[in-house]
Amino acid sequence: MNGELAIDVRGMTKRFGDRTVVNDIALQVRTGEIYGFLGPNGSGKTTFIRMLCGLLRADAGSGTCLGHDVITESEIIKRQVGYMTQRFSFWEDLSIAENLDFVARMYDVKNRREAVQRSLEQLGLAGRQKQLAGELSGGWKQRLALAACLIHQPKLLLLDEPTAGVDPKARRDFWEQIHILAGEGLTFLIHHALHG
Ligand SMILES: Nc1ncnc2c1ncn2[C@@H]1O[C@H](COP(=O)(O)OP(=O)(O)OP(=O)(O)O)[C@@H](O)[C@H]1O
Repeated sequence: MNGELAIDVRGMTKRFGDRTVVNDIALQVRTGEIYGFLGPNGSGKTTFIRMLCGLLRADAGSGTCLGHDVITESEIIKRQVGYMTQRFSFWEDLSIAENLDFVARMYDVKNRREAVQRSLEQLGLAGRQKQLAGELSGGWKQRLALAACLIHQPKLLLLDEPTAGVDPKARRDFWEQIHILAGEGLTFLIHHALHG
């Protein structure tokens, strides 16, 4: 969006025992970019992303993620990352707003009421906030999952095969939403395995 680099790393390498799983990888991703990681199962995508986000220590490599050193400032980076898994789950008998409030508590968000409201509005959920999560269609559940990832105002979002098993209309709506958020300055890393 503004040309700044959200990710700027080089030489990233990770070994498990005598096996090199990530070998000398460089990556630059601009702020507001939606970047897709494609590769066969086991090719090292998760390992590389975990090193970027401060969840795993690299054996070699250097650079920055969100302006912070990936080796020495991993704690700061971690707090600015959000993660949406394929298998998100909610309290089905709690409302959308109650579920978001629960997530805000987990993240120890300071002004929870404001944070919940912001996430609801960001994802177009404000009109449905009292609806029970268990009554939502797949597409709306996914929206709620995205709202939950945004509650602590991350700058980088990791999405793991976000539209696997989602119907075409919900998939289109989802990507539209992702593009809107990217336009607001959020950076996305999309993790996608190439099956078969
Ligand atoms: N903590 C670990 N200890 C040992 N080996 C590991 C560890 N984490 C991952 N691996 C191995 O490293 C390789 C790369 O795994 P990784 O999960 O990064 O691949 P991936 O491309 O994300 O796969 P997928 O598409 O299935 O998610 C795999 O062979 C995996 O078994």
